[in-house]
Amino acid sequence: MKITRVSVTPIAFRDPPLLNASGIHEPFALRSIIEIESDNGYIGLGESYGDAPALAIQQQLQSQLIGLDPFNLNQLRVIVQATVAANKPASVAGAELAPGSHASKAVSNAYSAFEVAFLDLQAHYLNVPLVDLLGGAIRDEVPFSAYLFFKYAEHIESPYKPDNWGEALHEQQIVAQAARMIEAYGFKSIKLKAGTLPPEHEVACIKALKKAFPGLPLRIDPNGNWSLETAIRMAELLGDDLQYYEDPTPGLDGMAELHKRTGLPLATNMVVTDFDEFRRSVAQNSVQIVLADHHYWGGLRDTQTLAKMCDVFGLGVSMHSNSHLGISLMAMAHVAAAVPNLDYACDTHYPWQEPDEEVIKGGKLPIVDGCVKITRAPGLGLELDHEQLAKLHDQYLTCGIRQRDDVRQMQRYKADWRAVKPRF
Ligand SMILES: O=C([O-])C(=O)C[C@H](O)[C@@H](O)C(=O)[O-]
Ligand SMILES: [Mg+2]
Repeated sequence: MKITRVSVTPIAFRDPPLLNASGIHEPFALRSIIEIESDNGYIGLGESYGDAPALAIQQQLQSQLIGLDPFNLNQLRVIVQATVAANKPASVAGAELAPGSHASKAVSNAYSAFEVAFLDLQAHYLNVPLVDLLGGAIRDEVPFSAYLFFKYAEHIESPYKPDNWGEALHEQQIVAQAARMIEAYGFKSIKLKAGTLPPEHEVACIKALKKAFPGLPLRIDPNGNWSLETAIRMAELLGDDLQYYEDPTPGLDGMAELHKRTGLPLATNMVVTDFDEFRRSVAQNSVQIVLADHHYWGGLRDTQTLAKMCDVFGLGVSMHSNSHLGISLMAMAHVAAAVPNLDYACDTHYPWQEPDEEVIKGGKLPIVDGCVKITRAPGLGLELDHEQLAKLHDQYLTCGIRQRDDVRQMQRYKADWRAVKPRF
């Protein structure tokens, strides 16, 4: 079998004005959709970062993969390494919230984008679900959590009509957001993106969520925007309210000290983003839970390796996300289904994306009782909707955004906004 066609299509989809430690989401999020085809007519799909530097590498790989056997992932890796080495990709602004778009992750990020498509094609050829190529499903329903954000009602200068989630800045609005998300998707745990409003207010929102949803595990994620002192102070207020405390304070040292001082389980997608940081984290007990993300951990199989390493060193595994569509959601679900020690519901931004902006046939994937179901359909079980792909590609061409930059976007609201970290 040989690969005869590779297409890499950048797309843009509407994204709400969600607040985070860096600033605010821009009106459009970027992704790249990958489609490969073999000489015997099988198709494989992938989805990854659509920011300019990541996209440039993916586009350079396109022609180099023609003629490759889609089972030869080692050869794919060699080609990716050589291409990245020849290019010295630039870093992306705001990269810390999307670690995979950082230059140092260029190999694992590009390899992952194509690895998923190669595995999808292989699984179609073998007529098995992709998870079978990862050793088989431990579970066929993968739990995700309700991912809450503080948000404005609409984007500055109203580039399109406001989303129907409304403003969420106050406790009651956050509780209402959670209620709506839980009602629609059946989530059984809640994550609050924090690090954006005064910490006491964000903690008060956790308390309000605890009261409104007794028994549901809660997480708060200030994206390293709290100083060690603030994180300790908030830990005292939070007591045992949290399932885990995600990236409250920056750095491996800060997290190690915080754990020593509070004993709280700390999770991260910021201080452990590769195996070198993993090693250093284990040495000083910086974190107790690692949030995996195949997009920057080097694909589905390397994510399994990460999970195995977590098992060896007694760490928990959960899963991180950035704004994404259904191909990524399904890839996340398939690898999560194959990780025995995934003891926490995964993150997903999927509910924040609009129902008419999906690139797979049938529209948005269902999340039922908080779970994505893995079926016995071959591969990821998805088919591209080329009309939708063309529509979102046109939107990419006209939206004017080429690299995610939440700081720059916030400066459009507040001209003197600076990316100081930690802010609180
Ligand atoms: O868990 C996280 O840190 C994230 O999901 C990072 C994201 O970029 C999030 O902060 C966002 O979308 O604003
Ligand atoms: Mg996080």
